[in-house]
Amino acid sequence: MSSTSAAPHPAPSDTVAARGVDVVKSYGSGQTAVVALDHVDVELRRGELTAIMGPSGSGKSTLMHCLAGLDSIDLGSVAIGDVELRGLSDRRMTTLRRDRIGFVFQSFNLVPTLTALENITLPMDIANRAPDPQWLDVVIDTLRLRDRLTHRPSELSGGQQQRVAVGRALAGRPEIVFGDEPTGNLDSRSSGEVLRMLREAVDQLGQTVVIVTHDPHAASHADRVLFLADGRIVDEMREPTAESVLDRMKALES
Ligand SMILES: Nc1ncnc2c1ncn2[C@@H]1O[C@H](COP(=O)(O)OP(=O)(O)OP(=O)(O)O)[C@@H](O)[C@H]1O
Repeated sequence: MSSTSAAPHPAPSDTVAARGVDVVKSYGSGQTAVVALDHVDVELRRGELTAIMGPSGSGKSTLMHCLAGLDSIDLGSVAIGDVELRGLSDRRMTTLRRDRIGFVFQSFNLVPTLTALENITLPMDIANRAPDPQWLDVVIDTLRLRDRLTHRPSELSGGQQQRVAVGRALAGRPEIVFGDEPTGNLDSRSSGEVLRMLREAVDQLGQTVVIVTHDPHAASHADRVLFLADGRIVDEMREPTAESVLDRMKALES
Protein backbone atom coordinates (compact mmCIF):
# COMPACT_ATOMS: atom_id res chain seq x y z
CA MET A 1 0.00 0.00 0.00
CA SER A 2 1.26 3.44 -0.82
CA SER A 3 0.11 6.78 0.47
CA THR A 4 0.91 9.28 -2.20
CA SER A 5 -1.88 11.45 -3.45
CA ALA A 6 -2.08 12.17 -7.15
CA ALA A 7 0.79 11.60 -9.56
CA PRO A 8 3.92 13.68 -9.05
CA HIS A 9 5.47 12.83 -12.44
CA PRO A 10 3.09 12.72 -15.41
CA ALA A 11 3.26 9.37 -17.22
CA PRO A 12 3.43 9.30 -21.03
CA SER A 13 -0.02 9.57 -22.63
CA ASP A 14 0.24 6.10 -24.20
CA THR A 15 0.00 4.60 -20.71
CA VAL A 16 -2.70 6.96 -19.46
CA ALA A 17 -6.33 6.55 -20.53
CA ALA A 18 -7.60 9.67 -18.75
CA ARG A 19 -5.91 12.51 -16.96
CA GLY A 20 -6.99 15.49 -14.88
CA VAL A 21 -4.51 18.23 -14.04
CA ASP A 22 -5.22 20.78 -11.32
CA VAL A 23 -8.95 20.32 -11.81
CA VAL A 24 -11.22 22.74 -9.99
CA LYS A 25 -15.00 22.39 -10.12
CA SER A 26 -17.51 24.26 -8.02
CA TYR A 27 -21.26 24.47 -7.97
CA GLY A 28 -23.21 27.63 -7.28
CA SER A 29 -21.65 31.01 -6.59
CA GLY A 30 -20.95 33.48 -3.82
CA GLN A 31 -21.58 32.42 -0.24
CA THR A 32 -23.43 29.24 -1.26
CA ALA A 33 -20.70 28.00 -3.66
CA VAL A 34 -19.52 24.44 -3.06
CA VAL A 35 -16.04 23.45 -4.20
CA ALA A 36 -16.59 19.86 -5.35
CA LEU A 37 -13.09 19.36 -6.80
CA ASP A 38 -10.26 21.32 -5.26
CA HIS A 39 -7.14 21.22 -7.47
CA VAL A 40 -7.23 17.51 -8.29
CA ASP A 41 -4.39 15.82 -10.19
CA VAL A 42 -5.19 12.32 -11.35
CA GLU A 43 -4.00 9.79 -13.90
CA LEU A 44 -5.94 6.67 -14.79
CA ARG A 45 -3.56 4.09 -16.23
CA ARG A 46 -4.48 1.96 -19.21
CA GLY A 47 -5.36 -1.65 -18.52
CA GLU A 48 -6.17 -1.03 -14.87
CA LEU A 49 -9.32 -1.19 -12.77
CA THR A 50 -9.43 1.89 -10.57
CA ALA A 51 -11.98 2.43 -7.79
CA ILE A 52 -12.82 5.90 -6.52
CA MET A 53 -13.95 5.99 -2.89
CA GLY A 54 -14.60 8.63 -0.29
CA PRO A 55 -17.23 9.88 2.13
CA SER A 56 -20.58 11.11 0.84
CA GLY A 57 -20.16 14.50 -0.80
CA SER A 58 -16.37 14.12 -1.21
CA GLY A 59 -16.58 14.65 -4.98
CA LYS A 60 -16.47 11.11 -6.42
CA SER A 61 -19.30 11.52 -8.93
CA THR A 62 -18.14 15.00 -9.85
CA LEU A 63 -14.64 13.68 -10.58
CA MET A 64 -16.00 10.89 -12.72
CA HIS A 65 -18.37 13.19 -14.59
CA CYS A 66 -15.63 15.73 -15.25
CA LEU A 67 -13.18 13.07 -16.47
CA ALA A 68 -15.85 11.59 -18.72
CA GLY A 69 -16.81 14.93 -20.25
CA LEU A 70 -20.30 14.80 -18.75
CA ASP A 71 -19.66 17.94 -16.72
CA SER A 72 -17.52 21.00 -17.40
CA ILE A 73 -14.62 22.11 -15.19
CA ASP A 74 -13.80 25.60 -13.91
CA LEU A 75 -10.00 25.39 -13.98
CA GLY A 76 -7.30 22.93 -14.97
CA SER A 77 -7.46 20.39 -17.76
CA VAL A 78 -8.95 16.99 -18.47
CA ALA A 79 -7.94 14.63 -21.26
CA ILE A 80 -9.18 11.29 -22.55
CA GLY A 81 -6.12 9.67 -24.12
CA ASP A 82 -4.43 12.53 -25.93
CA VAL A 83 -7.62 14.52 -26.50
CA GLU A 84 -7.97 17.58 -24.29
CA LEU A 85 -11.65 18.03 -23.41
CA ARG A 86 -11.68 21.73 -22.58
CA GLY A 87 -12.68 23.76 -25.57
CA LEU A 88 -14.23 20.87 -27.50
CA SER A 89 -17.46 21.82 -29.22
CA ASP A 90 -20.63 20.07 -28.01
CA ARG A 91 -20.64 18.04 -31.19
CA ARG A 92 -17.06 16.82 -30.83
CA MET A 93 -17.64 16.08 -27.15
CA THR A 94 -20.70 13.97 -28.01
CA THR A 95 -18.73 12.08 -30.64
CA LEU A 96 -15.80 11.55 -28.27
CA ARG A 97 -18.08 10.22 -25.52
CA ARG A 98 -19.83 7.96 -27.98
CA ASP A 99 -16.71 6.59 -29.65
CA ARG A 100 -14.11 6.51 -26.88
CA ILE A 101 -15.94 6.13 -23.58
CA GLY A 102 -18.19 3.40 -22.20
CA PHE A 103 -20.63 4.07 -19.37
CA VAL A 104 -22.23 1.76 -16.83
CA PHE A 105 -24.80 3.27 -14.47
CA GLN A 106 -26.28 2.06 -11.21
CA SER A 107 -29.72 1.78 -12.81
CA PHE A 108 -28.65 -0.34 -15.83
CA ASN A 109 -30.44 2.05 -18.28
CA LEU A 110 -31.34 -0.68 -20.77
CA VAL A 111 -34.03 -0.17 -23.41
CA PRO A 112 -36.89 -2.46 -22.29
CA THR A 113 -38.20 -3.22 -25.78
CA LEU A 114 -34.84 -4.37 -27.14
CA THR A 115 -33.20 -7.75 -26.65
CA ALA A 116 -29.94 -8.12 -24.75
CA LEU A 117 -27.98 -8.25 -28.01
CA GLU A 118 -29.79 -5.21 -29.41
CA ASN A 119 -29.04 -3.31 -26.20
CA ILE A 120 -25.37 -4.26 -26.42
CA THR A 121 -25.01 -3.03 -29.99
CA LEU A 122 -27.33 0.00 -29.60
CA PRO A 123 -24.61 2.69 -29.28
CA MET A 124 -22.89 1.34 -32.39
CA ASP A 125 -26.19 1.16 -34.26
CA ILE A 126 -26.90 4.78 -33.35
CA ALA A 127 -23.39 5.74 -34.49
CA ASN A 128 -23.93 3.75 -37.69
CA ARG A 129 -20.85 1.69 -36.89
CA ALA A 130 -20.77 -2.05 -37.49
CA PRO A 131 -19.57 -3.93 -34.40
CA ASP A 132 -16.40 -5.97 -34.84
CA PRO A 133 -17.97 -9.45 -34.79
CA GLN A 134 -14.92 -11.12 -33.23
CA TRP A 135 -14.70 -8.56 -30.45
CA LEU A 136 -18.45 -8.77 -29.85
CA ASP A 137 -18.14 -12.55 -29.49
CA VAL A 138 -15.32 -12.18 -26.98
CA VAL A 139 -17.33 -9.62 -24.96
CA ILE A 140 -20.46 -11.79 -24.98
CA ASP A 141 -18.50 -14.85 -23.86
CA THR A 142 -16.53 -12.97 -21.22
CA LEU A 143 -19.80 -11.69 -19.78
CA ARG A 144 -21.40 -15.17 -20.11
CA LEU A 145 -24.38 -13.76 -21.98
CA ARG A 146 -24.42 -16.16 -24.93
CA ASP A 147 -27.64 -17.90 -23.84
CA ARG A 148 -29.40 -14.63 -22.92
CA LEU A 149 -28.98 -12.65 -26.11
CA THR A 150 -32.60 -12.88 -27.26
CA HIS A 151 -34.03 -12.04 -23.83
CA ARG A 152 -35.50 -8.64 -23.03
CA PRO A 153 -34.36 -6.85 -19.85
CA SER A 154 -37.55 -7.83 -17.97
CA GLU A 155 -36.63 -11.48 -18.55
CA LEU A 156 -33.19 -11.04 -16.98
CA SER A 157 -32.04 -10.84 -13.35
CA GLY A 158 -30.51 -7.60 -12.08
CA GLY A 159 -27.01 -9.05 -12.38
CA GLN A 160 -27.68 -10.22 -15.94
CA GLN A 161 -29.08 -6.80 -16.86
CA GLN A 162 -25.98 -5.13 -15.52
CA ARG A 163 -23.81 -7.59 -17.46
CA VAL A 164 -25.70 -6.51 -20.60
CA ALA A 165 -24.98 -2.89 -19.64
CA VAL A 166 -21.29 -3.77 -19.24
CA GLY A 167 -21.44 -5.47 -22.66
CA ARG A 168 -22.94 -2.30 -24.15
CA ALA A 169 -20.11 -0.27 -22.60
CA LEU A 170 -17.43 -2.64 -23.93
CA ALA A 171 -18.88 -3.36 -27.39
CA GLY A 172 -17.28 -0.35 -29.06
CA ARG A 173 -13.89 -1.18 -27.50
CA PRO A 174 -13.68 2.20 -25.77
CA GLU A 175 -10.56 3.85 -24.44
CA ILE A 176 -12.05 3.78 -20.95
CA VAL A 177 -15.19 2.53 -19.19
CA PHE A 178 -16.66 4.61 -16.36
CA GLY A 179 -18.97 2.89 -13.88
CA ASP A 180 -21.00 5.07 -11.50
CA GLU A 181 -21.90 2.74 -8.60
CA PRO A 182 -22.27 -0.15 -11.08
CA THR A 183 -23.12 -2.61 -8.32
CA GLY A 184 -25.17 -0.20 -6.19
CA ASN A 185 -28.50 -1.81 -7.16
CA LEU A 186 -27.40 -5.43 -6.96
CA ASP A 187 -27.50 -8.08 -4.25
CA SER A 188 -24.13 -9.38 -3.11
CA ARG A 189 -24.11 -12.40 -5.42
CA SER A 190 -24.95 -10.40 -8.57
CA SER A 191 -22.60 -7.68 -7.45
CA GLY A 192 -19.78 -10.24 -7.17
CA GLU A 193 -20.57 -11.53 -10.67
CA VAL A 194 -20.46 -8.07 -12.24
CA LEU A 195 -17.24 -7.18 -10.43
CA ARG A 196 -15.56 -10.41 -11.52
CA MET A 197 -16.55 -9.62 -15.10
CA LEU A 198 -15.25 -6.07 -14.94
CA ARG A 199 -12.03 -7.61 -13.61
CA GLU A 200 -11.94 -10.04 -16.54
CA ALA A 201 -12.57 -7.18 -18.98
CA VAL A 202 -9.38 -5.62 -17.61
CA ASP A 203 -7.27 -8.78 -17.28
CA GLN A 204 -8.33 -10.62 -20.41
CA LEU A 205 -9.49 -7.89 -22.78
CA GLY A 206 -7.05 -5.18 -21.69
CA GLN A 207 -9.81 -2.65 -20.99
CA THR A 208 -9.42 0.32 -18.68
CA VAL A 209 -12.20 0.58 -16.10
CA VAL A 210 -12.92 3.17 -13.42
CA ILE A 211 -15.71 2.76 -10.90
CA VAL A 212 -17.14 4.97 -8.20
CA THR A 213 -18.25 2.86 -5.28
CA HIS A 214 -19.22 3.04 -1.61
CA ASP A 215 -18.53 -0.66 -1.14
CA PRO A 216 -15.08 -1.71 0.19
CA HIS A 217 -15.68 -5.21 -1.17
CA ALA A 218 -16.26 -3.79 -4.66
CA ALA A 219 -13.14 -1.63 -4.31
CA SER A 220 -11.10 -4.71 -3.37
CA HIS A 221 -11.47 -5.92 -6.99
CA ALA A 222 -9.52 -2.88 -8.19
CA ASP A 223 -5.81 -2.58 -8.95
CA ARG A 224 -5.81 0.82 -7.34
CA VAL A 225 -8.17 2.70 -5.05
CA LEU A 226 -8.22 6.51 -4.99
CA PHE A 227 -9.59 8.11 -1.83
CA LEU A 228 -11.27 11.49 -2.03
CA ALA A 229 -12.11 13.79 0.87
CA ASP A 230 -13.43 17.33 0.58
CA GLY A 231 -12.78 17.45 -3.14
CA ARG A 232 -9.15 16.33 -2.95
CA ILE A 233 -7.40 13.02 -3.57
CA VAL A 234 -5.98 12.33 -0.13
CA ASP A 235 -4.64 8.81 -0.56
CA GLU A 236 -4.34 5.84 -2.87
CA MET A 237 -3.92 2.14 -2.30
CA ARG A 238 -2.64 -0.71 -4.44
CA GLU A 239 -3.54 -4.37 -3.87
CA PRO A 240 -6.53 -3.35 -1.77
CA THR A 241 -8.45 -5.76 0.40
CA ALA A 242 -11.98 -5.10 1.68
CA GLU A 243 -10.51 -4.79 5.19
CA SER A 244 -7.75 -2.35 4.29
CA VAL A 245 -10.20 -0.19 2.31
CA LEU A 246 -12.72 -0.24 5.14
CA ASP A 247 -10.04 0.79 7.63
CA ARG A 248 -8.97 3.67 5.40
CA MET A 249 -12.58 4.78 4.93
CA LYS A 250 -13.21 4.69 8.69
CA ALA A 251 -10.19 6.91 9.22
CA LEU A 252 -11.43 9.36 6.57
CA GLU A 253 -14.92 9.50 8.02
CA SER A 254 -13.86 9.95 11.64
N1 LIG B 1 -25.46 19.83 -9.35
C1 LIG B 1 -25.00 20.23 -8.17
N2 LIG B 1 -25.36 21.42 -7.63
C2 LIG B 1 -24.88 21.85 -6.46
N3 LIG B 1 -24.01 21.14 -5.71
C3 LIG B 1 -23.62 19.95 -6.17
C4 LIG B 1 -24.09 19.43 -7.41
N4 LIG B 1 -23.52 18.20 -7.62
C5 LIG B 1 -22.74 17.98 -6.55
N5 LIG B 1 -22.79 19.02 -5.69
C6 LIG B 1 -22.04 19.14 -4.43
O1 LIG B 1 -20.67 18.88 -4.70
C7 LIG B 1 -20.09 18.08 -3.67
C8 LIG B 1 -19.56 16.79 -4.26
O2 LIG B 1 -20.68 16.04 -4.72
P1 LIG B 1 -20.51 14.60 -5.38
O3 LIG B 1 -21.88 14.15 -5.80
O4 LIG B 1 -19.46 14.63 -6.42
O5 LIG B 1 -19.99 13.73 -4.16
P2 LIG B 1 -19.95 12.15 -3.99
O6 LIG B 1 -18.68 11.84 -3.28
O7 LIG B 1 -20.18 11.50 -5.31
O8 LIG B 1 -21.20 11.93 -3.02
P3 LIG B 1 -22.10 10.63 -2.78
O9 LIG B 1 -21.19 9.56 -2.26
O10 LIG B 1 -23.06 11.08 -1.73
O11 LIG B 1 -22.75 10.28 -4.09
C9 LIG B 1 -21.18 17.88 -2.63
O12 LIG B 1 -21.03 18.87 -1.64
C10 LIG B 1 -22.45 18.11 -3.41
O13 LIG B 1 -23.49 18.58 -2.56
